[in-house]
Amino acid sequence: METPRERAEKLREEIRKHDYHYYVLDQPLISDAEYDRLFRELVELEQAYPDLVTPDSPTQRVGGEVLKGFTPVQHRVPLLSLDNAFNERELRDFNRRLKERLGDEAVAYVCELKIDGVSIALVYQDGVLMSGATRGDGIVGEDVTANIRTIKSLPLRLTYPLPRVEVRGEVYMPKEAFARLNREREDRGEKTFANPRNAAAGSIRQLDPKVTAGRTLGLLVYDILHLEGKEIDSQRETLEFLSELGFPVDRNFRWCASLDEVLEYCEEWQGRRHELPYEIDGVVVKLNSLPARQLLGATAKSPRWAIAYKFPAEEKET
Ligand SMILES: NC(=O)c1cc2c(N)ncc(C(N)=O)c2s1
Repeated sequence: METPRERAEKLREEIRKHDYHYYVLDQPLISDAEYDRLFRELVELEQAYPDLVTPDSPTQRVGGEVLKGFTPVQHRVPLLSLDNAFNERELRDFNRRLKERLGDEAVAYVCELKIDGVSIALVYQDGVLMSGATRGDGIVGEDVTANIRTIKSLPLRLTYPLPRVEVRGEVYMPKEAFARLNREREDRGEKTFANPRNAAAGSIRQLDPKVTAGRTLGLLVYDILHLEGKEIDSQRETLEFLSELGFPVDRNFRWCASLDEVLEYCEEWQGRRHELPYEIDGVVVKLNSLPARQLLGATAKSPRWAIAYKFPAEEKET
């Protein structure tokens, strides 16, 4: 016979698995009714035995406290911004500068969609979410932990208890949710948001996490800022590992053997951006090899080993 603690742990693991399949893979394994039954059993068990509650329990996503303000957070690793390229010539200049510095050893890239959202840094210790902070000025951001915990695709516990890992991702509001939110605000005579990025920023900078919980937000993780307990050599490996840890990762990334392949990717996705459920404003082109990135380093503002190719602004629908 299971003890209440064993039952609670089993329910948490089960619900975590279903959250991953539903919110990250978009492939639910059970019906909503069955999921709700599991969730309700855990809520009732934790109410009967309050000392069983753990911070990573799926029942603890929406805190009750309304903040007075946001605590500043100093990022251990500065969250740099990206230099921009607006056309093929500027991408070719980037490629040439990189090859000059690296010598002609194989320079491969990984291209990733540039999500039009809000950058955040997430810290996990022993596999458990410790904090989430906005980028801020890149050095100091705002502690928005209570709000990002409400994002269902954000894991409160990773699949392995790595001693410490810090990752960077983008919080975004899907296009559909953005349109629905603005319709509701218009019906209430409230100001509407200009675009999904502003709506996402406004939603994670709420002082009341229950308001954030009422907004549909997504998360896509794309960089490891700090890692203990594992060696990784490339961006491709980074993205695969982030996925293994249970993070939502945009699967549209592509390893490119040459700049020509990078240009093909940029052209393809400039034409396909409407297919996506979220807005993108370009492509991030990153040197794949992490050791080679070390050779290049970063300026005070941005890395030398990556660049953002920005799509031309879309004509607004009138
Ligand atoms: N400012 C930055 O460094 C980045 C910003 C973004 C963004 N908005 N979306 C995706 C990525 C990515 N896949 O790397 C990056 S990287």
